[in-house]
Amino acid sequence: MAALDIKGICCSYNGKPILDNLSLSVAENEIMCLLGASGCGKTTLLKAVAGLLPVSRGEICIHDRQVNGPGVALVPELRNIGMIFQDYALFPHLTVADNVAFGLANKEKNKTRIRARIAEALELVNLAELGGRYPHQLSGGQQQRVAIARALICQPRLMLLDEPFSNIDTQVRMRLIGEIRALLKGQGISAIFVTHSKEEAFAFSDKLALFRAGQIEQVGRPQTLYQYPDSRFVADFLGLANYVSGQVLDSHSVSTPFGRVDSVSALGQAAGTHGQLLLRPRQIQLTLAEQGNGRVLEQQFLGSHTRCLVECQGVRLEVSINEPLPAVSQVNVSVAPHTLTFFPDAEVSSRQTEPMRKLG
Ligand SMILES: Nc1ncnc2c1ncn2[C@@H]1O[C@H](COP(=O)(O)OP(=O)(O)OP(=O)(O)O)[C@@H](O)[C@H]1O
Repeated sequence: MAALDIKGICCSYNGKPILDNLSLSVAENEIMCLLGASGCGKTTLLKAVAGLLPVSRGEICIHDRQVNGPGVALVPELRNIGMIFQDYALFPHLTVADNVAFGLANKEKNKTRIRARIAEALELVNLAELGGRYPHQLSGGQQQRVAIARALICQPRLMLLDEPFSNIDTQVRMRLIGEIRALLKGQGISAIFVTHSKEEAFAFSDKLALFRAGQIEQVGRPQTLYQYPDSRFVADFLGLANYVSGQVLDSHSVSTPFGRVDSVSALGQAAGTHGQLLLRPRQIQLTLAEQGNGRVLEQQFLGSHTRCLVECQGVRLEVSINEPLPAVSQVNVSVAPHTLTFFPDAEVSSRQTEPMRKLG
């Protein structure tokens, strides 16, 4: 059973279509990230799932229960979902405990049970000691934990998170992302998480749905989208990409200006095909060599790695290495065999997108 099944939905604002025939499925206990540029429709989809926006066509099912469909539009409070927003949406005049209790609304009347559930929710987000404080007496990260406790107290099976980490200090952000991810996983809660930050998306989600103008361009595991993108749009959105002109030599290799590059799986296209080979900065190796085929033009030491700009046979390449090389180095540029992503020229010009090779 899917936690969420969206089939061909359409949504619009004032008659202007935003989502057009969009489908997406989230598995049980899975965290799905909606990633994309500003204005592409991520929040619109979240609102549709929450029941805050009319759906003009299509169907939404949450845990097999139809919440939108022909003649069906279940109100938000009956969808058994929790919602977390970027701005925490806490009541400033209520204590932490009262803010969390608000999540229960009228669902529980027994005061002892209410107190127990508040304590349990605050314990889960590591705020057991801070129930008596007011929101202004908390850090941004702590306020977001209160918002999470308020959502968790209703024991939702699906959590919707709209840019929940944007207002959190960068120092704390990755730790909070790790904690909330562990919490959702531990509680068996499925989630949809909206962001425009690929770093957050990589760190928080099991799967990414990359949006482009109201459509989903590709869905899959973050690593799959990064390493084996279906299109140059996906490749470019998720990180620095080098494109090197090449020609397919045989089922497993491509000829490039700096020599033959081998693939560990079949390219699935005809010998002689011209196109662009995608190489991520980490997929290129540099070795110092006086007679090498490349020259280091620029280097930036960035702490965890060094960004290196290299010229090789007239091609400029962004390479990521651990330690900086000696200044004005001559290097040998090579690429270790891996599963290559190759975008044939014909496809690029006719469709601007998909490569011929598809991974299984
Ligand atoms: N209430 C509204 N009325 C009219 N148009 C709207 C409304 N809300 C959003 N839009 C438009 O719908 C489109 C999608 O907006 P949406 O908020 O879903 O984008 P988003 O991908 O979440 O962007 P961001 O990352 O900036 O939050 C945008 O063009 C936006 O201007």
